[in-house]
Amino acid sequence: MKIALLGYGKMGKTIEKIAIDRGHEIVIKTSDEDGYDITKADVAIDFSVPNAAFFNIVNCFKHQVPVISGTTGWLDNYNKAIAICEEEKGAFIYASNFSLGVNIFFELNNYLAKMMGQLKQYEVSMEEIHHTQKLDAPSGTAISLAEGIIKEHPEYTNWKLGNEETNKTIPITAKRIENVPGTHRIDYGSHTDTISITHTAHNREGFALGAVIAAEWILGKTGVFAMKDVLNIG
Ligand SMILES: NC(=O)C1=CN([C@@H]2O[C@H](COP(=O)(O)OP(=O)(O)OC[C@H]3O[C@@H](n4cnc5c(N)ncnc54)[C@H](O)[C@@H]3O)[C@@H](O)[C@H]2O)C=CC1
Ligand SMILES: O=C(O)C1=N[C@H](C(=O)O)C[C@H](O)C1
Repeated sequence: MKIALLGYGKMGKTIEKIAIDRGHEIVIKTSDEDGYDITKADVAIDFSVPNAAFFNIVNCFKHQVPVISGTTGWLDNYNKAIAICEEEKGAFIYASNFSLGVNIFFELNNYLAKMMGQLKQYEVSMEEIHHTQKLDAPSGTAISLAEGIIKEHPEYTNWKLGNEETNKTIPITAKRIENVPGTHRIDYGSHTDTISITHTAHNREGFALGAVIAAEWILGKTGVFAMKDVLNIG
């Protein structure tokens, strides 16, 4: 399969290695929004920057090139992108985190939130830790985890960045530490004890492998999908 890498930074380079190992060809590597012909690719993988993702994704829809996006921090425009995808009969998967481990962690988070919803003495909080180059906070993964809790737990209706605990709000602390690929922890604390679940990425290979698997899966399909569909979990 011929792949366009829209964004050739830390993730683009890791995806390139894994894609080549799996027998694919990289036909476009770009760190720019123009100067390339997207129709040369069978599929595009966008890991760019928050203010470039929407343009990159829509450009793929307009040329009927299926697109996988892992870029975070652009989701204010997500619904607009979905509408254009449907109009253009495009194919699209966005995931805040493509790793198999985190997608299992998402399911575990939903299950735990459902159980904890019956126990009023526990309050939830979240911490995410990433490298110092990260542009957005909280991480896309932390937002997905918070949305999972809000869906399953009757006491929570929103989230906010910071550690202040307010009614019905999940506090998310974002820490930036050199070279950390991505750590997410959820705590349910009470007067007597704390229950915690943590996912720790040791490197970027899990994210990259998931994105390549999603690109292989979407070829020949039309519509908007999620990583759940690709992995057949949940
Ligand atoms: N969903 C997931 O599993 C994961 C998502 N991410 C997200 O992916 C994104 C990229 O992460 P990294 O590779 O670590 O960042 P990075 O900063 O190393 O790479 C981003 C690249 O995008 C380039 N770029 C800037 N404008 C562009 C444009 N208009 N078109 C194409 N490329 C452009 C930059 O020059 C840079 O090389 C971030 O939003 C990050 O949060 C990162 C890891 C996993
Ligand atoms: O920027 C990163 O590095 C990561 N971003 C994603 C996010 O915002 O959740 C996924 C992963 O945690 C690494």
